[in-house]
Amino acid sequence: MAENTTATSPTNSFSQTDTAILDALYVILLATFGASFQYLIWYAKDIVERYFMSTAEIRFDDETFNYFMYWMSRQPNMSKTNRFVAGVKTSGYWSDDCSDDEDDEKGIELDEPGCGENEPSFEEYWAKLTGRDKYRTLRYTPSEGRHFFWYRGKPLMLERQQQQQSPLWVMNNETLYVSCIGRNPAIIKDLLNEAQQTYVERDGNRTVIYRGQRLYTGQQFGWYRCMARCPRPLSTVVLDQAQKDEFISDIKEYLHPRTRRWYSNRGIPYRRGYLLHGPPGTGKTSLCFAAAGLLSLKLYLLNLDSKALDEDNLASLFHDLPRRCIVLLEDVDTAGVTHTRGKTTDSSKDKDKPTDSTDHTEAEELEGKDKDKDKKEDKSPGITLSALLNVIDGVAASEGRILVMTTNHPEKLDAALLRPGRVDLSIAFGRTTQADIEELFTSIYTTMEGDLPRAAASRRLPNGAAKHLTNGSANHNHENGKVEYAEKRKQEENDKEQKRRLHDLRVRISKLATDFSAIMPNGEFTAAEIQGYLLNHKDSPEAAIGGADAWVQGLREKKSAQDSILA
Ligand SMILES: Nc1ncnc2c1ncn2[C@@H]1O[C@H](COP(=O)(O)OP(=O)(O)OP(=O)(O)O)[C@@H](O)[C@H]1O
Repeated sequence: MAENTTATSPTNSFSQTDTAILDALYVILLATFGASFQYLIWYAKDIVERYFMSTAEIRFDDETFNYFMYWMSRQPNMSKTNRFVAGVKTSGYWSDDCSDDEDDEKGIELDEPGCGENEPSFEEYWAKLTGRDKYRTLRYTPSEGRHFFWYRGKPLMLERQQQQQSPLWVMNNETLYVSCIGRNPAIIKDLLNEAQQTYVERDGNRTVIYRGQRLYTGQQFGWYRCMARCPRPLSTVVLDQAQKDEFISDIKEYLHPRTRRWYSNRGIPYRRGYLLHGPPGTGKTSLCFAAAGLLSLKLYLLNLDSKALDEDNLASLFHDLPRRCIVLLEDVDTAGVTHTRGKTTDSSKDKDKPTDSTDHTEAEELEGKDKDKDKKEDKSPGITLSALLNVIDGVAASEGRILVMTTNHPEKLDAALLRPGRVDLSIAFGRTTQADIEELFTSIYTTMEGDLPRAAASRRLPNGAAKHLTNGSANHNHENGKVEYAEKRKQEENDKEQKRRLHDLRVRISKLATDFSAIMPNGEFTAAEIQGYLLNHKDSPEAAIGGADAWVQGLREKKSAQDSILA
């Protein structure tokens, strides 16, 4: 027995080891097979994608991303997927949250409140509006991963992929891939063109504003669309007509194709710069915005005071500008581009010592602002003057754009920044004169076309009645014709009456404007201040005139109190 045991023991142990080796071999074989299989699948997929499919990559920091997301959120087919992102925003925080669009899209037209019999009261109107606004339209877009959809009868694939290296808090840093079968990507290009068209058409004639910024620390600066606003008519900007004309005709001349050729033939860099300077609230930004609207140009805003903005980012922002646009650098004096700032501030304090009471208020007001600004500047390195000069007209500076700089302190700017080629036209904005005040008053109280309540106007039209009548018997055609004629006459009389009333109103407002401007001091207040006061009495020009004296006194007292605090 004992012999038997000793004879079988080595054999057993050998077979156990053998089994273990065999098991290990199986595992290795299985793993190798698995890996090879995986590799084969990957390889096959790569071959298919490379040779039998076309793919467009859409990056998050490009506007095409917005086009596509917007288009996608408007596709009923896209919401059929069982994995989707539900949201009330179109795409993400970079896109403008334009509630006007939503109003249009909901297709619900609310009657505006008015005094007519059938018009709702303000309370009724407001209850309906706010009730509706509580329910913002939910939009559905396919979530991260792969999705298949049909476009113009062809199957396409969309892949949403989150960028791995982006920080956790950057929710939307993703890349989109749109693929189609075959090596011809025409269908994808058609889709992207349609997406762009849908997105751009939504803007209509609105002025689109972009802001130079970055979305998270470490990211490069880029231009992000921040809003699209209705254009501001140039006539609503109160400024000497000659100055307005000069500004607009200069820009038009610059944008003319012959000017471009003229510049290029002579080897002159094709750029144009403007400096709008004057106290705060005198209309510098408004003029720039009105010009952008008038010429259908996009507006690119950049705050040079941003701590994070460095020379490289500034250069890349200017490099990314489209050919035709307006770049607005507001308050250039607040950035690190002022020369020998400390010295200038001190010397300007002495040099600009006020000689009369009006100047005194202004100088001290500005001085107060300087203190705050200087505190900020101490902390921030800002953009240097040489960096700014480089992007404006360095060798690698972009061409074709219109640069507008605004400042409250032109005297603080370095002469190098102001030389022709960098600033080709300067426009000084001042406090309101008697004529400006009249213009402001008139623009606030005069009735403009858009002021007429739409609902009331449509109700006045005889269409409803005509529709009702034509629904009757054909034998009544003659009678109907008579009624239509009478309605037409009535409408013409109404129009005449309305025109006469409008004319009377204009005459009355013009007279009141003269009365108002006679009360207001010349060159003491800014347009923003006067506009603010008039808005408080927007329904009663007489009340505005009645309270003008008291308001002037009140504002003077308030300003001198502020001055003494700042002193
Ligand atoms: N000349 C003007 N004509 C019409 N409106 C004006 C004028 N100046 C100021 N306003 C009104 O005052 C407000 C502020 O104007 P705006 O921003 O254009 O002033 P600004 O000179 O750019 O001020 P800041 O120097 O502080 O940037 C706007 O609502 C604008 O309608």
